[in-house]
Amino acid sequence: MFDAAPENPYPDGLRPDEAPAPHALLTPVLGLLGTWRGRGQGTYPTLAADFTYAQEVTFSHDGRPFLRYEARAWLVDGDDVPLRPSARESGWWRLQPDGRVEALITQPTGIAEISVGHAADGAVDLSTHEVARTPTAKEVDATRRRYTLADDTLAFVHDLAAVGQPLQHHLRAVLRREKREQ
Ligand code: HEM
Repeated sequence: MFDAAPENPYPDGLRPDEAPAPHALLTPVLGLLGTWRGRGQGTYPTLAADFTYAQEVTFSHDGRPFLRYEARAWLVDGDDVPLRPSARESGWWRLQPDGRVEALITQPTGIAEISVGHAADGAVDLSTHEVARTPTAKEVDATRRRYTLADDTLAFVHDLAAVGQPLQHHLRAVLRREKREQ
């Protein structure tokens, strides 16, 4: 007879002051926990036109020294009307002593990034250590992701080296933390 597994006893936490207690190594990134929503602009020299997008980003944890990261974006027009789904990615940010971060991030476009960097004082800076690509993925060579946190606002800047272009600006966005229920 098949016994259904019991409910997961280890749900992810979305805020620092609730169970599960965050691991001490998460201290430099505690301010990121939660769900963020906002808008951004993108550009790249190979594209015919710049674009505007909306985005939802979630950072959560299960008490161990890594964050679960999930982001999805959709293109919008000048009136905020959704045009089509755009970039999605998810991954794991492994926190190391002294705020060092090792991140694994994958995208449905066939890209798997391993990035390394540092988190401190409300800022995270991650640069490519390695990129792996599926056989049909576009040529992505490197990225740099910078997050700056101020209260409930998260600013994000993304540089990209891809399709023969050197590392340069691709995206910028400003996200606000979803109001937490008390
Ligand atoms: C919020 C996140 C992102 C958004 C909204 C976004 C949006 C776009 C858009 C609209 C394009 C034009 C092609 C198309 O219409 O699909 C594009 C191209 C591209 N993006 Fe992004 N992107 C995002 C993140 C990323 C990331 C994380 C990477 C790589 C790690 C990336 C790599 C590329 C590449 C390689 C191209 C193709 C350039 C070309 O072939 O000329 N993008 N992006």
